[in-house]
Amino acid sequence: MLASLLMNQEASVSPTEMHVALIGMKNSGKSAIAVKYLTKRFLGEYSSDLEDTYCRQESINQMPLMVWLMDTVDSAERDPMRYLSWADVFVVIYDTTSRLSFQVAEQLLQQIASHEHSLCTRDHKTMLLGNKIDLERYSGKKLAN
Ligand SMILES: Nc1nc2c(ncn2[C@@H]2O[C@H](COP(=O)(O)OP(=O)(O)OP(=O)(O)O)[C@@H](O)[C@H]2O)c(=O)[nH]1
Repeated sequence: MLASLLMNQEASVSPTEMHVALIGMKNSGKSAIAVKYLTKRFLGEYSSDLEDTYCRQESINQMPLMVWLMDTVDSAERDPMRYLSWADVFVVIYDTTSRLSFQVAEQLLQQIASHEHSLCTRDHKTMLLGNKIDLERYSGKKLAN
C-alpha cells in the first residue's frame, strides 16, 4: 500500500522525504499497519496507545527517499493540525467491520479537504484504507449498504 504511494510519488518532482500520517478511529488498526510497514510482519503485540513518528529509508529507482510515518492516536483533546500541517500523504484508516469507524473516516476526509481548501497550498495525497478484511471474511461482519 505505501509502496504504491511511493510509486505515484516518483511521477512528480523527486522528493528526498515524504511525510505520511496514519489517521482513523481508535482501534481501526493504525499501529498494526505502521508495524507491518516497518517490520513486514503482522505483530499481535505492540504498544499502540502512544503517538509516535517513525522513519524508513526507501529506494525508488535507485533514488533514496526517507519516509516519515506518523502513527496518530484518535483523541479529541489533541489538535489535528499536528498532522494536517505536517503530512504530504494522509492514510485514512477504518475498520471494515465497524460502521462507526467508517463514519469517523468520512469526517476525517472532510477535515482534510477543508484544510486543503482554506489553509494549505501544498499538494497532498489522501488514501482511504479499509482494514481488518480478514474479520469481515471469517465472521460475516460487514458494513451494511
Ligand atoms: N484481525 C485483525 N486484527 C487487526 C488488524 N489490524 C489490527 N488488528 C487488531 O486490532 C486491534 C487494534 O489495532 P491497533 O493497531 O492498536 O489500532 P489503532 O488504530 O492503532 O488504535 P489506537 O492507537 O488506540 O488509536 C489490535 O488488537 C490489533 O491486533 C487486522 O487487519 N486484522
